[in-house]
Amino acid sequence: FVPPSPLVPPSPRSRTPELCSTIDRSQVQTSPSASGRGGSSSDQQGNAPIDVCIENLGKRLKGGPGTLSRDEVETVDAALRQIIDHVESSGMAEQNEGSKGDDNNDLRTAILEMDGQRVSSLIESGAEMSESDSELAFWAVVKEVDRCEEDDLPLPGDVPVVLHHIFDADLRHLLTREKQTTNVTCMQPDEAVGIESKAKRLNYIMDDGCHKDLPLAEGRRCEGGECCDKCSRNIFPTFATDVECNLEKFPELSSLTFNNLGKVRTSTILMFVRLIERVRRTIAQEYGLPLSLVLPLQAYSRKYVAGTTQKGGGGGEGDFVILHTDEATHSGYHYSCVLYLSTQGEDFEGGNFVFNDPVDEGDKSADIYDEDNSDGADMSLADAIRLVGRKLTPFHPTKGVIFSSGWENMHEVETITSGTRYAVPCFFTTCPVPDAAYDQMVQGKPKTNEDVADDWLHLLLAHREESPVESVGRVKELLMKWHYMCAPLTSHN
Ligand SMILES: O=C(O)CCC(=O)C(=O)O
Ligand SMILES: [Fe+2]
Repeated sequence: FVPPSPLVPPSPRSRTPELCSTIDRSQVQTSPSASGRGGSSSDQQGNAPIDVCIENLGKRLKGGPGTLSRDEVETVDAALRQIIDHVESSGMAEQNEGSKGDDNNDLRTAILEMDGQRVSSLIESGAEMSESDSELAFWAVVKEVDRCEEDDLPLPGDVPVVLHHIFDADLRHLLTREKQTTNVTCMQPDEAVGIESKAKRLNYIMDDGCHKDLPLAEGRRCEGGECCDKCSRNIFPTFATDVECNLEKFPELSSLTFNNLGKVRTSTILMFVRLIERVRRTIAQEYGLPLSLVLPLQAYSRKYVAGTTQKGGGGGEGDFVILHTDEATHSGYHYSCVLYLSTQGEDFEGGNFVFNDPVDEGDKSADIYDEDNSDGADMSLADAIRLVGRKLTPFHPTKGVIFSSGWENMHEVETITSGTRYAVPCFFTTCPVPDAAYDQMVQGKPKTNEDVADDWLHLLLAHREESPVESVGRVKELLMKWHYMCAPLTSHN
C-alpha cells in the first residue's frame, strides 16, 4: 500500500506579517515554480503578491481556520516560501539576531557533537533552540542512536539530555502557534437514585446507542487522579508540522503501537515519542498541572478505511467511531488528544471529528432534529433518534485536538466516505504511580543521565524481538517511567 503524503501547504505559523514588512517587497515575487503548484489567484488578480499575502493572513487571523479559499491559501503559501528563501539567502535572520547568531552557531556545533553538557550550558546562558535547530538536534540524536546500535555501544547520557532540550523547544514553539480553546463545564454521570435513572444507566452500559441519554451532573469524576477543575477543548491547527507527520519519512507512524517496536526505525520511534511528549507538556501547561503528574496510558496509530467495518473493540480498522466518552472507556483516562497524520479533502473525505452535546434548554434552534425544520424532516429515523436534542460541533481534522476526557466531551467520528484516515489517539492519566511499582523493576527510577539513556534504549530503542508477555511488561514500565525519561533529572522527584 502507498501511504498518503500530507500535502497541506505549510501554515503561516510563526511567519508573521511583521516579518514580511521588514524585507524589501520589490524582491519578493510570486513565481509559480516556487511553490510547485502553478499560478495563484493573485497573479490573475494582478495584485502584488506580498500585499495579497498580508491581506490573506489578516483575514485568516480574524476568521479562523477554513476562512481562506484554496487559492488564497496557495497565495499565502507561495509568498511565504519566497520570503523564507529570501531571508535565508540574504542571511538576514543571522544579522538581526546579532550576537545570538554566534551562540546559535555554538549551539549547533554542540548539538552535532552530541555534547549534552555544552548544549545545556549554552541554553542556560540564553541561547535558544530555533525550529531548525530542534530538527537538526532530532536527526543528530537519530544518528547517534543508530551509531551506538551498530557499534553495540551503550547509549550515552547526552542523548536524553539533548532530547529534553528538543522537548522544551517544541513546547515553546507550540505556544507561539494558533490554539482555539472552548471552555466547557466538567460533567460526570449523575448517580441519582430512582428507577428511571437506574434504567438509563443500564441502557448506557448495554447499548452504545444510548450513550447520550446517560443523566449527567456537573463536576469532574476523575478516579484516583488529581485533574484540575477546568475542562476544555483545544484545537491546534499546527500542532505538528507536515514534515513531522510525513508518512513517507516516518512510514511506521501509520501503524505504530508501543507493543511492537522491534522493526520500527529509530527515527519513527523518536518522532512518535516526541509528539506524545509534546501533547503531555501541552496538557500540563493548559490545565496547570505539574508535568510529573501527567502520564500517557495509551497512544497508538489508528487507521480508518472507507467502506470497512470495525473488527473488535478500540483501534480496529473501521470507517467511523460511535459517540463515546474517553473516560468511560477507561476510568484512568483524564486528558485525551488526537493527532492527525492524513488530511481531509486530500487523503480522505468525510471523517469529521465531532463534539456532540445536549442542546441547552431554551435553545431549540441548535437542535439538529427539529420537527419544524425541513432538514430534520428529511432525516432517516435512525439519524433522528441519534440526533434529537443534540448539538454537533464538527471540526475538520487538522493537526491536533486536546480535551478533557470526561462526559463534557462526548465525541464521535463521522463516516469516512472515501480514502484512508490515519489518527493517533492518546490518553493521559493524572493517577500517580505508587513508589512500590518502581521497586519491583529490574532498574528502578533512573538516577543519572546514563540511567535515563539506558531506559531509552531498553524500553524503546533496542529493536528486540520479544514475546507478547515481555512487550506488555516493557510498555507498562515505559509508561510508568515516561516522566523520568522525558524530563531532566532536576525535575524528577
Ligand atoms: O480519530 C479520531 O478523530 C477520534 C478517535 C477517538 O475518539 C478515540 O480513539 O477515542
Ligand atoms: Fe475518543
